[in-house]
This record gives sequence, C-alpha cells and structure tokens, in this order.
Amino acid sequence: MRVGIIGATGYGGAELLRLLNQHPHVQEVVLYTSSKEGMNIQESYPHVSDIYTQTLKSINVTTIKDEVDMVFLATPPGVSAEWSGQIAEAGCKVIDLSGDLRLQNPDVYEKWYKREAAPLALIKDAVYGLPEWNREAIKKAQIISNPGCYPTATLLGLAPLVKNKLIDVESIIIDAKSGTSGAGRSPSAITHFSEMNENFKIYQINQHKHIPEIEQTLQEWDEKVETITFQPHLVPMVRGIMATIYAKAKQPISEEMLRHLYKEAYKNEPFVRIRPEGAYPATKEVYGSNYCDIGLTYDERTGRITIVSVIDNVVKGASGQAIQNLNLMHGFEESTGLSLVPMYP
Ligand SMILES: NC(=O)C1=CN([C@@H]2O[C@H](COP(=O)(O)OP(=O)(O)OC[C@H]3O[C@@H](n4cnc5c(N)ncnc54)[C@H](OP(=O)(O)O)[C@@H]3O)[C@@H](O)[C@H]2O)C=CC1
Ligand SMILES: CC(=O)N[C@@H](CCC(=O)OP(=O)(O)O)C(=O)O
Repeated sequence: MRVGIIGATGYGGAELLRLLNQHPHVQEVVLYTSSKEGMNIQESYPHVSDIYTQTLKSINVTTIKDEVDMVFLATPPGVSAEWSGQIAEAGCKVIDLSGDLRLQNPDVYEKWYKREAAPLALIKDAVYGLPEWNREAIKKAQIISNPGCYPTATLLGLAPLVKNKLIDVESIIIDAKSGTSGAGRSPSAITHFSEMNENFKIYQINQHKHIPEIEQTLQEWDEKVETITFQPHLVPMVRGIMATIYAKAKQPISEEMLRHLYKEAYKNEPFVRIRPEGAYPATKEVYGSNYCDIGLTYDERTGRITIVSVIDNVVKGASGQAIQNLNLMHGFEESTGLSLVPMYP
C-alpha cells in the first residue's frame, strides 16, 4: 500500500519513517510538508539517508487520493481539524496523531486546547485508537484519532481496575513523567538543554489537555468517574513516559488477585506486559518498542493500589500505536512491522 505522512519532519513523522521502513505491506511512502516543499527528507533527518530519498511535497487534499491509500497526520493541533474530513471524503483512511479529534464534546476541546474545535460530524466519525480496548471499532474505521501519550500509559494501567469497578474512582491520582521528545522537535524554553538537563519540572498543573481525554474514556468504562487528578512532569531524558497511578481499593485485594486480574485482561495482547510480584518497569525497558509494561502493588496499610505503567512516548504513545491501528484498519496481523525488542541499555 501507499502511505502519506503529513508532518514528516517532526518527531512523530520521523518515528513513522523508522517503523514503516520495515512494514511488509507498505510499498511507498509519500512525505508532505506545510513549509519545506522540495527539501529532501535526508536534510531534515540524515539518519534515514539512503533509506528514504524522497523530497517533501506540498499538501493538496484534492489530489492526495491519487498518490496514497492512507494518510498519517503527525501535525500540531488545528491541522487535522481542517484536513482530516476532506482527506477521508477523498477516499483515504486517516490516522491523526494529534488531539484534534479525541474529545467528543467540542466545548471541552475548546476549553482545554484554547482553540476552535473540529466540526462535530468529523469528531463523531473518528474512532479512538486504543487497540487493546477498542479493537472492533478500529477495524471498521475510516478515521482514527490516535490517543495521547500520557492517556495511553494511564488508560492501559487503569482499565482492568476501572472496568471491573474495583477502585473508588474519586481517589484516582496520576503522577506522570515524560522525556522531552514528547514536546516535539521545535525548541522551546521548557525543553531547552540548559533548562531541562539536571532538572525535574512539573508543568501545566491541573491544566494539561490530557486530563479530559483520560476522563472521557474512564467515564465510558464506569459512569461513576467524574474527575481525576493528573500532573505531568518533564524528566531530563529523550524518550519514555512513566505514569505512576494511585487509587483506593473498594475492598482489600491480594497481590495474587491483582496480578491475576491484569494477566487475564491482557493475556492476548501482544504489546502489554505485566511484571511479576515485586518487580516494576523502567522506561528503558520499553525504549524504542511498542510495549506498555505494567507493575502493580497493593498496600494493606493504606488500602491503596499503585500501578506503574511505562511506554516509549514516540512508539506506543504515538507512531507505533498509529501503525498498530493501520494494521487493524487494513486487516493485517496487528503486530506487523512492530516486532521491536526494546533497545537496552
Ligand atoms: N512527540 C510525541 O511523543 C507525541 C506527539 N503527539 C502528537 O503528534 C503530533 C505531532 O507531534 P510531533 O511530531 O512531536 O511534533 P513536531 O513539532 O516534532 O512536528 C510537527 C510537524 O508538523 C508539521 N506542521 C507544522 N505546522 C503545520 C501546519 N500548519 N500544517 C501542516 N503541517 C504542519 C511540521 O512539518 P512541516 O513544517 O514540514 O509541515 C512539523 O514537523 C502533535 O499533535 C503531537 O501533540 C502525540 C503523542 C506523542
Ligand atoms: C513532554 C511534553 O511536552 N509532552 C506533550 C505531550 C504530547 C502529546 O501527546 O500531545 P497530544 O495530545 O497533542 O498528542 C505535552 O505535555 O503536551
């Protein structure tokens, strides 16, 4: 198949290039740009020299169907809201890595993203692309809204407990940490080396746009969910997210039962791995891979469950999950092109 990437010069785009290169069903990759028409991708990313030799093309939604079968949008907020509908109408499947189509209520989008929402019909057409919990809808979708990186780690970490109504949902607290690649390729004051190196920062306290995204899916799983507490932090590393999640158990639960619950929930999932008792995952253990690794424990003293969920933000948190969705949408085996052993150390 022929695949287009809008936003190929960004980090999400770069990771798509790495992963699509080893996808057996992708014969051609067309790279689109809003600002660098005619530039060779190697100028932006020498690490793909001789693998990709394409020049970047400007985007023309009326002719895109003649060039590709499906399109990834690895673009900032606002771009997908404008283009995804037209690209889908032209007949291409669309996978949007941005947050434009994730929130079902446009008012909620406008409050948290502080910009105009996509047309409601487009939002309703988009399917939330969390394969482990939305597989059948993804298979039939024309437009996928790929989940945010923090919500991916958090929702995979919370799903078995929330779906089985085993925790007091008002008690959920998510303490999340990310590497700087989550902020994209454009430099900023917060990700500048001198600001970030040997530093540890909390940011967007109570205001992060992933709060309503996490709440929305948790509410689908248990209508009792209203609000959660989520705070993101920036860690001086490039890739990786760790979400440490705390919640009060409704009833005491043994370590064995807790682990059994998660092992059962994810027993057929190629990309979710549950750690044995007493073992907790580190970000390096999923680096460069599409895995989400989860560790769990119950504290008898406090009645709280702690879940540690780690992903590589650019892979399972973005481009890897997007390819997992491509596979489902096109009837390919779900892990095609994604059998990546994490890079260690
Ligand atoms: N980085 C991560 O870990 C994750 C990112 N995401 C989301 O994925 C999307 C892409 O992220 P990321 O790759 O990190 O971002 P980057 O900032 O690294 O790249 C975004 C790319 O979008 C293109 N772009 C910018 N403005 C426009 C425009 N007006 N129209 C079309 N294209 C435009 C640019 O390419 P050009 O100038 O060539 O057009 C740019 O290279 C974002 O929405 C982000 O929030 C989601 C999960 C994780
Ligand atoms: C470290 C860092 O800055 N991370 C980004 C998360 C990127 C992401 O997933 O954003 P989307 O929801 O737009 O896809 C952030 O906090 O905004």
